Amino acid sequence: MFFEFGIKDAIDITLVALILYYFYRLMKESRSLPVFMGILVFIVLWLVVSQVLEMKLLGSIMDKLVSVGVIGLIVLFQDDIRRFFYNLGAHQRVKGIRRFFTGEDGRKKEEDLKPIIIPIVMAALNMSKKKVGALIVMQRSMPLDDVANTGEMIDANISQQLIENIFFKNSPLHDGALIVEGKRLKAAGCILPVSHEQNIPKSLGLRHRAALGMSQDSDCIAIVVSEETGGITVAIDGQLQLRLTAEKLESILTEEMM
Ligand SMILES: Nc1ncnc2c1ncn2[C@@H]1O[C@H](COP(=O)(O)OP(=O)(O)OP(=O)(O)O)[C@@H](O)[C@H]1O
Repeated sequence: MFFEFGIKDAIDITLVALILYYFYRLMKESRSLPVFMGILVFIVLWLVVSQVLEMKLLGSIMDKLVSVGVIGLIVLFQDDIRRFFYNLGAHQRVKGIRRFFTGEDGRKKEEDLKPIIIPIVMAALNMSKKKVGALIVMQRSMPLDDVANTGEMIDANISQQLIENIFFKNSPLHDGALIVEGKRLKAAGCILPVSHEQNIPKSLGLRHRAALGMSQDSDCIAIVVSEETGGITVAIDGQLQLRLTAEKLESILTEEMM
């Protein structure tokens, strides 16, 4: 028996291969690769049992497991699935399409950003000189309400003094992260998701891991001032940029916030 193999089938196979590859990468990054391999083995077994060997009893048991298993997988991998859809939506091409339909230019003016960026950069510089540890998260398009709710709502104007005050050692809110939303300091003392990435320098502790984790889970910009070294670090899209000068920090924030 011959199959008719057309261009539609080629596209179909390519798409399935791409989806499988994407899931493989996602699982590898989240250290769930053995689970992914286990699922793959199960699917192959299921296809062999029910389609090739046509074993009715075993096939029907496996069919039931597959239908229940989908819900189990959604629960098990909710974070990874969320990240998958987030990455998809945040992709430059998808952003372009969104802008095309909404008519939004999407870019902010540099002058409008200065009152937000300058106090943050100045506070980071001062805290860096004094070796005061700090963790600041600047929200972009993805809301961070769930993270802000873990801390104390402050809803204040952005000011250099207030930021430095929050991270002052004896301040009750110095532990945790400060969330900045638009032109407001939204909440302080917030708990961020910690990254389990293995390829980051051993010298970096939980503060840096929390910044990295937050930047993997959302499109935020996370700024860290190290208590140990005074070094300024930025985490964006799961990437750390270490040992930044105030000028470099300002240029990164301006570029990224625009
Ligand atoms: N999940 C988290 N969310 C928010 N803040 C966190 C989280 N984990 C740790 N922190 C903050 O980081 C501080 C501990 O930092 P730690 O010394 O482990 O990190 P580090 O990356 O080595 O930074 P430093 O260079 O400043 O020492 C905590 O006191 C807390 O304020």
